[in-house]
Amino acid sequence: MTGKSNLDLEYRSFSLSLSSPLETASGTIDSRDGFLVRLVDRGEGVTDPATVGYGEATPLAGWTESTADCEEALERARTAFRDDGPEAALESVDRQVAARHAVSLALSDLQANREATPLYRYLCRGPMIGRVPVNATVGDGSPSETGAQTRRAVERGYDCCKLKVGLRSVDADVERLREARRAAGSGVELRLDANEAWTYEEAESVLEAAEEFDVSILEQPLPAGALEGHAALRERARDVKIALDEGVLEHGIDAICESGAADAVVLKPMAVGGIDVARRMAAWTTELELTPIVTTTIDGVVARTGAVHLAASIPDVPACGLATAGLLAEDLGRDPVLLENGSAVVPQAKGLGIDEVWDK
Ligand SMILES: O=C(O)CCC(=O)c1ccccc1C(=O)O
Ligand SMILES: [Mg+2]
Repeated sequence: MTGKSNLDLEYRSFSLSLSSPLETASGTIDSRDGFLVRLVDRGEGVTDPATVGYGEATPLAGWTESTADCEEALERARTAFRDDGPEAALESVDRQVAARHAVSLALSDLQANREATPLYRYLCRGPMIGRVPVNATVGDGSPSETGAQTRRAVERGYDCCKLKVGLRSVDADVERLREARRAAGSGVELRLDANEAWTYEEAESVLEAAEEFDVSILEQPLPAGALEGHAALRERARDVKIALDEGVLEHGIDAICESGAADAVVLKPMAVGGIDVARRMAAWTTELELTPIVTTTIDGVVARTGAVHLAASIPDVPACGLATAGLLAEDLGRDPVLLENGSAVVPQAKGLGIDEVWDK
């Protein structure tokens, strides 16, 4: 798709509050503000749904550009799209990852709609995929709250829970882990995500406890810069795998692979500039024998559903951080993704499978 088009890129702002704030070691998330984007035939209102594409830009401090920079970028994209077409629009937001995410998602949704193909099949041209495994996300809380939240997740069918850690002392987090394991029983996968909170010594002592409580993955225990530190931790680990998240944005996949700093990498479409970019990274990750994990940044339904399609396009993807709809108190529209028994049911309608978000 190059050159002028008959399409208009439009955007409007939104603000979604969380049902209860998500406490992480890099800050509390209590609301998600961003921009809904759509590509639509110029002229009178929405007619043929095959010619609409939706995107979402939901900036998050520390992970993407600011909301103001995102809005400026979308305005640039709107003009570039009108004057020079889709490629120019993408180029105009090349360094604003959330804005680029929105524009590229809207283009992919539109194209998949035109081909009457679900977005994930448009991405991978692969087989039909019914479900992708997902993890429950358990924010910071007291040991008993953590146990109770884990129990609720397991009762709802999740067999993988990711605990946010690193806001309390190491001893307190180990106590939370003990309660989570007690609540979950032995068959449930537990992961920890410290969002860069620890020193090497702290991470080492949590690693010991993580081995004891059969944690599968320790995500970003050290600051993003600490490739060597993560490599050293990974050498000490027996069964626990090391995943990098913030580190992926700082170093890229190649440097992580070369330094031996991780077994798995977290790919957040909103933070890397779109599901197209994330998909290329996932393919390269697999090529380098690292494991890709897809997560949202606690997004609205459009970006979340895009992330579900991305995960569905990755062969044998492990449990992904896509079960974040429940953290929001409100949403942009009807959710086409059913969460059932620890899986996201992948929409099989054309495109994202989203309609009626604009006028809501
Ligand atoms: O992975 C999940 O379970 C949910 C997503 C999540 O944890 C997250 C959400 C917003 C910002 C950062 C992160 C993170 O993985 O560190
Ligand atoms: Mg993380």
